[in-house]
Amino acid sequence: MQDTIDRVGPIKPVSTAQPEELAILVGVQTPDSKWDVNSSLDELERLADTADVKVVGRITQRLAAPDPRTFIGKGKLRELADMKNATGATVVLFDDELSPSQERNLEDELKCKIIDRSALILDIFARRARTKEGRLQVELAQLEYRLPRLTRMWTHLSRQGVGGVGLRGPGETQLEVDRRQSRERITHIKREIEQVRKHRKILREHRKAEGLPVVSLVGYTNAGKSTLLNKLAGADVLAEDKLFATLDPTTRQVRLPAGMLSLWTDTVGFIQKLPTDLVAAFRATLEEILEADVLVHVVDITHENAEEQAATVNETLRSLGAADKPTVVALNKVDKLAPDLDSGLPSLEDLPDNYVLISAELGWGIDTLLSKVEQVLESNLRELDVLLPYSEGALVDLFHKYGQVRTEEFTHAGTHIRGKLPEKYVSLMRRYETAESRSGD
Ligand SMILES: Nc1nc2c(ncn2[C@@H]2O[C@H](COP(=O)(O)OP(=O)(O)OP(=O)(O)O)[C@@H](O)[C@H]2O)c(=O)[nH]1
Ligand SMILES: [Mg+2]
Repeated sequence: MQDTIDRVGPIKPVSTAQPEELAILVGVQTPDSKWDVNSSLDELERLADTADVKVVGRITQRLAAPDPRTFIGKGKLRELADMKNATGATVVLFDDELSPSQERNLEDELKCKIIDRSALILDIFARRARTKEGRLQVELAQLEYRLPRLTRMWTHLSRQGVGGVGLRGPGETQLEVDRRQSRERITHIKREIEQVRKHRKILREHRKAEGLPVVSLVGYTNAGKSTLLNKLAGADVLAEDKLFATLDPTTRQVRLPAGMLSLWTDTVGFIQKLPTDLVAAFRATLEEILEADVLVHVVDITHENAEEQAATVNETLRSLGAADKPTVVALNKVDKLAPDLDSGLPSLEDLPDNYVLISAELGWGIDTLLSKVEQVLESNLRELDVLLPYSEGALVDLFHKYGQVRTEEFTHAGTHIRGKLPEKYVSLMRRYETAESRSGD
């Protein structure tokens, strides 16, 4: 409309974008809360910022349990309504997942959009997903989240022309269709995702056949996983000071100090209060983690909630069934702790053996990290004693390439090798194991 306005001089530039959304944050501290309510709201504010929503106020309440009808108590609700009117807020962001009926009641009382943490995260995911797989996963999560809320949303909000945060993304058109169609779409997407999973599985098996060990970067969102991968492999992964910069997995080859080649995968970060079904929607992506030989858990050691964040990551890994993976913990961003040092790291005496201090940005501690990962990979080696027939020359090559050959004899029956081999090839060799080797199990 105003695109002929010259953007010079005193004329205020007119944005063609939607009017900025103004939000009030609401958090409740219960005896069960693992995080302090204000730290959690700080994080919610960062999420809002990532979704281009400006925060104009916050309200907190201590409760034994959330109010089943309106999540917060009556008095607080009145306070919230007053704040909304005073600030001109267009949306209220709740830090916890609301039930469909709580959401409806709050909408009726406050006459504005009510969005909870899950919906906000989904909104961010929707903007960030780039690959077909990512988009499918987000759409599925959105449909499943919206299904019980659907009728309300489109009669109430869409007819008023309300759009913007929480109502964006691949699932947007679905708001205008009925539940039955949504369910059909869910079935359809699930089938497509199943295809993607199969395809991924084939890729992984292919990678496995190539024999490179897989290292998976895991960690809280914004910990520095992508920065680390970029440093290691010159990968061109978007790293920025926003939450959930990465949604789609990227894999790069990295040579370890003693010469072993490895594949490093960077994937979606974790966050507290992420409902399990939302995590489940990313199962295809997260399966990468389950396939890894080693996890590198990146922690932003300078974050005031570093400990809580690390605990959240460990919990999420547990729920994915990946808690027992060998893990190296990389305490990142130490450059921020030592602004006067231009190289070298502050030493932390009592650090456990599988911990390492790094600065992904400046490249500090990277060699130590790589050595530790290599050590773990080597400790995955299995002692083996095999007699490989001459027709199985490829297996002999494989042993030489990925294992450590201690003795090799050429007998009339084939090549007799004693040495160590990464666990994952052992099955290929099984039928050629000598009695000696088997008795050693
Ligand atoms: N000072 C400092 N900043 C860092 C370091 N590593 C990462 N950062 C910054 O931290 C922010 C987040 O980094 P990313 O690499 O995007 O983090 P991520 O773990 O990939 O985050 P998600 O993709 O959102 O899960 C960026 O602004 C980086 O520049 C570091 O070693 N030192
Ligand atoms: Mg990232």
